[in-house]
Amino acid sequence: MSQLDLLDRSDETEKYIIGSVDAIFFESPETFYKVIQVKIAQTNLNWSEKEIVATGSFADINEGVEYHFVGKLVTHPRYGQQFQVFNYQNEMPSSKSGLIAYLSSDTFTGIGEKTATKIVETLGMDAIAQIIADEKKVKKLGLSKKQQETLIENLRANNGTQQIIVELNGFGFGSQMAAAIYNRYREKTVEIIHEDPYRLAREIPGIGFKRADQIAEKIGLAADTPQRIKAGLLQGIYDICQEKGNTYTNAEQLLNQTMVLLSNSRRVELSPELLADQLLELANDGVVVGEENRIYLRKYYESEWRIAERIKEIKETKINVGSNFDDDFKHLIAKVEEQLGIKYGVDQIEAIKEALQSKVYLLTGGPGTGKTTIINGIVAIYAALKDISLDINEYKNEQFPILLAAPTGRASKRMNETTGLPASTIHRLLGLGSGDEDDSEHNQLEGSLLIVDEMSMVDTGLFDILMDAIPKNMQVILVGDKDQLPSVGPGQVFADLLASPDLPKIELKAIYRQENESSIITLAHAIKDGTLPADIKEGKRDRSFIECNSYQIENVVRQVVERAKAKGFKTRDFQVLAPMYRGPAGIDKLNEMLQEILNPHITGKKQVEFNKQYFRIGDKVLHLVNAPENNIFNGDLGEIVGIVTSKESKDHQESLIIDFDDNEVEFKRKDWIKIRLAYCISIHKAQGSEFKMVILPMVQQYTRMLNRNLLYTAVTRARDFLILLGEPSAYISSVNRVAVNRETTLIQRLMAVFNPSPADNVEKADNISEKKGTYESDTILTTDLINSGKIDPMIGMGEITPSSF
Ligand SMILES: Nc1ncnc2c1ncn2[C@@H]1O[C@H](COP(=O)(O)OP(=O)(O)OP(=O)(O)O)[C@@H](O)[C@H]1O
Repeated sequence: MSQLDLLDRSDETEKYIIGSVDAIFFESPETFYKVIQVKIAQTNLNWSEKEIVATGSFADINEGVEYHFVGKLVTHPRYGQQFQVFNYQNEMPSSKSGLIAYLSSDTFTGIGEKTATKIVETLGMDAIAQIIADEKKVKKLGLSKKQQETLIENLRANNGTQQIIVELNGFGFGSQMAAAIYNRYREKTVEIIHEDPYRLAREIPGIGFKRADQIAEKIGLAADTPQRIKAGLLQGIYDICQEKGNTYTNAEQLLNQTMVLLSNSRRVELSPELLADQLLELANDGVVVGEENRIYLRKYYESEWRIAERIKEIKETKINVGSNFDDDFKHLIAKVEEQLGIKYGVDQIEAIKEALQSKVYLLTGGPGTGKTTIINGIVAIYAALKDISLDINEYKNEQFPILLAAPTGRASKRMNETTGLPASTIHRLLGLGSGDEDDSEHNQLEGSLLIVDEMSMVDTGLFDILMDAIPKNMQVILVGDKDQLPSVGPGQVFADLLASPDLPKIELKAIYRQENESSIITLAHAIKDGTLPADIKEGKRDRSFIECNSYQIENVVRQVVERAKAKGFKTRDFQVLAPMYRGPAGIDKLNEMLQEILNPHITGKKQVEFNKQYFRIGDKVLHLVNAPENNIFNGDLGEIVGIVTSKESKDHQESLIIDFDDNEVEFKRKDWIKIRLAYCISIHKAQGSEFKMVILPMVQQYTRMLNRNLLYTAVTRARDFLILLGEPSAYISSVNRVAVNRETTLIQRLMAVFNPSPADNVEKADNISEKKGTYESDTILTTDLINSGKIDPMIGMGEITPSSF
């Protein structure tokens, strides 16, 4: 018997709420019981607020989706009035409600739902076309002069896009999501959604499989259509790889994951045979590749092979260091040492010398081991050997011959500051478009030396494109810290390259400190080696530890920040870092509190609300995606310097002006989804950045997230001061938990291309090499290999049977 059947409903007349799920406050891990907040669109309850808390057994329910709930109002002794749900169903919006949603969206300020409904009811479903054809039609609607103007002006301005937006609203997307979808697919939006609604789940952040599946259902795709099953399987591989950072999965894991995904989304029993058959079809079509017991998305399978092939090709292209290299080097290194006023250590000299003589060289080391000092040495000696000027003013219209790049905006900026030379993000260097690494269109690099810093953040997809863009004769030096968190996207490229015995490399161990001992660096190295120093809780000149539990975190962070402020630290000087968004010690809660003390609302001053946060002038914000067209990248920090209200703007659209290190960018409301408050940010987002002071709360509540790389990465973000706070046990758990290696096959591919000996490796390497010779563009498609009979798509698939579940 379900929990719902136990409820006494005898004395109830049927009460309902139609509304969208705003938030899921609680979900029981054992049952389907949930406590949710619903934003009310319609109800027959006697309820004056816009929201209501609802409880019940919900097998699948998604934030942002509208449902029809039936139940009764009850009074909880502690939480007050709540709506107890007996049953619920998905409320798919109609085209009419889509049109109403569009006309009452932010685009049309001053027009609310009531007025929008009136417009649609008076003029019908072709209201927009009618108004555009004949403006007088608006006169009959009884709107104010202002409303009439807004309507006509915006309909004219958006002519062409509005039908698409209306259709998207009809599918239940709010105006922000509709804009995000439209921005991605433009005039092809409707066609793409009808052809393959599941693309939305793969390509639009914030849209999950279930959401796409609801649209598929609406346009008539049955639950057992091959298209749906295949989409579920592809989503399954994608989700597993994204979540775990692996580049492949296996049949059992995939089939289980897909079965859960498909049956949670629509309550229809599917036979395991159906899934197994469709997986084989995907393999036959070359969309997925099976090898031994591994199953790859074709993209990752090819990327790993291409990376290995390309790196071998670059490594084996001749290098000319001059006949007198040893003598030249001795002389030049002495000169650089004199200029920098330092003596390079033995390992540092080895690194510089080897890097200069290698086509591909890997350099890893923790903080303070001298990576930047080595990069400066390499650049200086390289320039002297090649007779290259390092004066950028001499390269007005020409490309600077030494390329420096890093995966994030802040890391590249830091590289630019520490070397005094131009440095860019990898995305910019490659000319990649917004936010995706699927771009096959990219620049080919020009120049003779490329140095990439923060390599641990580079994922398989991006490195594949980078390798493809590098000319064979370019020298490539990859620098990073292998103990930091691996990339967000699948792969652990830097760790895998370092594990290859065929690539020259150095791991720097000695720490070079000039003057005052830095206890932060000592701490970082201890964490890396799996220990915490005995004096971890002692106060030092540059670090301290404040013990408190998760409910005290908010208060302690507040006190620390207030004290820092009183000591003259600016908001940009200190950064609170945390691993998780939710909970009393989570990022969201801390941001809310920090904003209140660092940039409180002042009556009469502008502020705008978005996604349960307020934005005010002076707020510190984080950019969440790559936008090379505006020269801002995922992880960049900025400050809101202006708020333009809809009244003040020509197009009646509100916007925020955000300053990212002197680069001012305007964000219309539809783009606010790309930013969030940044007084506290996640450790992942802080990778590649450094802050004067880091405030780091760690509590057991974060347990799921805690591991050594995470703590190490957080600690190494602090340049001058580090304030640790929280539960000592959480720090101990972090140090003790070593993250499991990601499952990738780049090492095998490197082994295979460099040592083509075991018979099957030879064959696979040859497959790629032969094809490479024939494809000038260097694109090897698995389908080509399959068609040529060189790869059997069923490898690894033979084992797939319904018993794999
Ligand atoms: N051989 C050396 N002699 C004296 N000082 C050195 C030497 N090598 C590096 N340093 C100094 O040590 C400090 C750390 O060096 P550097 O910034 O190059 O390290 P890093 O590995 O890039 O560190 P991080 O990753 O923290 O930026 C700098 O102040 C640098 O000047």
